[in-house]
Amino acid sequence: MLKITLHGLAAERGGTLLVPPQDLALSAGQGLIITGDNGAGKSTFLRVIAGLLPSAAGHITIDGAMASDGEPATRCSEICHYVGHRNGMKPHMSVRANLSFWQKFLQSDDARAIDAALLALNLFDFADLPFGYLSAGQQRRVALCRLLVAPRKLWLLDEPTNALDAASQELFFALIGAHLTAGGIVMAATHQPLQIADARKLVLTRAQPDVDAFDEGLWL
Ligand SMILES: Nc1ncnc2c1ncn2[C@@H]1O[C@H](COP(=O)(O)OP(=O)(O)OP(=O)(O)O)[C@@H](O)[C@H]1O
Repeated sequence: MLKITLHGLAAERGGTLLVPPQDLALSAGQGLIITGDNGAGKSTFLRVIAGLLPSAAGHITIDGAMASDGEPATRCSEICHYVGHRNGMKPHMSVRANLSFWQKFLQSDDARAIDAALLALNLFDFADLPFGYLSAGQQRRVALCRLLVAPRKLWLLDEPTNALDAASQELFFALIGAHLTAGGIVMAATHQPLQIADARKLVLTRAQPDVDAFDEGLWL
């Protein structure tokens, strides 16, 4: 069974420790919601888990998941979708072409999965429009379609519901539920309430500024 374990995983930015060492294990079907003030390090921590930034300390182990080369996965990047703050789409390309790009990038080629993703997020009528023509909420839904165009066990989501209306949020929560029921894992950083059944919680606290440095005028 899939299990992802953070062993003393810590994150820093610019030499400042933002997230002290975290020990945490998530098994298939479990979700983690990361909250905390602006600047607390939620995005940074997700990016460390995704392998987009080096950790300040600690490491991650993965049990029960194969990478696309058929070998046991050792890094989250081999089994994850990472949907960050930004949507990661080209504005002049159509919605379908953008999703096709991501599907190839994720080493998948099931054309039906793109139609299914567009239907699931109520975007089928927008498939041939340039991404840049869509509203902010529609654009966010296209970004979330990435989760469905290629199967990945681990979803790493940064503010996934930004700009989504209530109906779209419900659609998205249902997709998360289905992913967990199918044995996936979700880790999400957010300021919004997320409906993830029995989710674990990680609350990050913002590092305090170095008051001595201010007193010494080092900020000038
Ligand atoms: N490249 C960088 N170099 C130095 N510091 C950075 C860099 N990128 C981000 N930071 C700082 O790291 C801290 C944490 O940023 P991060 O984006 O992880 O916070 P967050 O908890 O996701 O915040 P928010 O709720 O505003 O999205 C912030 O103080 C930010 O200014």
